[in-house]
Amino acid sequence: MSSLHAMRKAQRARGPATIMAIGTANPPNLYEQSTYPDYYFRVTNSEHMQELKHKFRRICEKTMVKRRYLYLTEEILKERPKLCAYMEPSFDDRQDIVVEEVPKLAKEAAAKAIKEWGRSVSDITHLVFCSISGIDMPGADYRLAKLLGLPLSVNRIMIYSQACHMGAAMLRIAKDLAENNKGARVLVVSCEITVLSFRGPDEHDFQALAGQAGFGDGAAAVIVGADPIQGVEKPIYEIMSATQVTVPESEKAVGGHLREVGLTFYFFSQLPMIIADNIEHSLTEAFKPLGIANWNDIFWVAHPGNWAIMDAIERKLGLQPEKLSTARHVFSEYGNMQSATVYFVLDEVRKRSVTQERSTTGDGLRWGVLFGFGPGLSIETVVLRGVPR
Ligand SMILES: CC(C)(COP(=O)(O)OP(=O)(O)OC[C@H]1O[C@@H](n2cnc3c(N)ncnc32)[C@H](O)[C@@H]1OP(=O)(O)O)[C@@H](O)C(=O)NCCC(=O)NCCSC(=O)CC(=O)O
Repeated sequence: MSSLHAMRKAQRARGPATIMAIGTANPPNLYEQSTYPDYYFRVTNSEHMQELKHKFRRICEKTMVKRRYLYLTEEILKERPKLCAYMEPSFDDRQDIVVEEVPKLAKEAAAKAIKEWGRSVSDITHLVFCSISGIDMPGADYRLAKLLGLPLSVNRIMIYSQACHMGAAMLRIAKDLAENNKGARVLVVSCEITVLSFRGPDEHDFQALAGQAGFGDGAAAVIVGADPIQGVEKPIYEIMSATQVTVPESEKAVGGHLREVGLTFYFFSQLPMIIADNIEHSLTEAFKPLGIANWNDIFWVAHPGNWAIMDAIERKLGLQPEKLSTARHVFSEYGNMQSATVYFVLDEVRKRSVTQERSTTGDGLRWGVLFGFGPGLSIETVVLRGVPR
């Protein structure tokens, strides 16, 4: 029995999982929000709906997004006019694009993370990849592994058709993999391009229109591993705990359906309130072991969702404005890139900690939260420890 115990112990890491590198990437096409309504109504042949265009302009302004990167261009849309209709069967056209393009954009982000990490691709032992953009066999994980030249022994997990909370959820999965497999180095990748949900406007579908105003395209990658090799690997954050809670009776709060017409999107206008009302319980449970109950004492890496959600969280928890300022900055510069967004925020927090000469990678604080939410309603709470710089 004791040798079995020793064997199990030897299989596992000693220390907590750490985030060792972060990389991000966007498609090259940048769209300014101020001119997007003109572009969107022109390319979707909807110029005859001038009143709806004015409404869309007001919605775009309300989002507080300044600019977004999008894969789709006018040229691509001319070649695939079905994507410009409000609801035309167009799944094959959308799939043709995402099956090819998702792994490519993911590769850009992953290559940056691997470069920062400083070790060889052959040292990656696990790949965890999520995307809401498409579905295929073998999956985008297989294509990415080929593009990167990952070893054939890499253990792959592909998570399709989830949403914004997966950024945090994949850290939860990577933590378990890294801590339970000695020497594991987990490449975590998220890639979201809005090709499945792009569609023309319809005056009776406010939610689809709001989706066109707020979502952007981006990819991000992080490398997670425990027991860093001294002098080679430099942890940016330690992952102390990661949990998910599902809010009861809330599946209609936000979600979508994959149909012949692509991906449809819905959300409750009360979404900000539902999230704000349910966040504190998760925070309390997560930080109880650390004796922390003041949410201004921690650094914040939040999935922004939308502006009203951040306002509601800030109000409910009495947060100082700088706590969500990085989440707001990322949201205004890139829009909502679903599961990738929270990694962009993470990257900004560590970079800001350097430029502002803070003592730790977490705005000078020891403890922080990486917070995500998505369909379910699923709330993800990851407790991070900032490391001294
Ligand atoms: C569209 C919004 C900017 C609207 O913001 P506000 O509600 O604060 O603004 P507002 O009330 O002034 O409304 C702006 C305009 O929209 C109209 N409007 C608002 N709600 C409406 C409704 N239910 N039906 C029809 N019209 C509506 C208003 O009348 C107004 O038009 P008028 O001026 O004509 O009166 C916001 O809801 C938003 O950013 N939504 C983006 C999509 C979203 O919620 N994403 C959640 C991400 S969830 C996520 O991140 C997790 C995940 O996806 O997994």
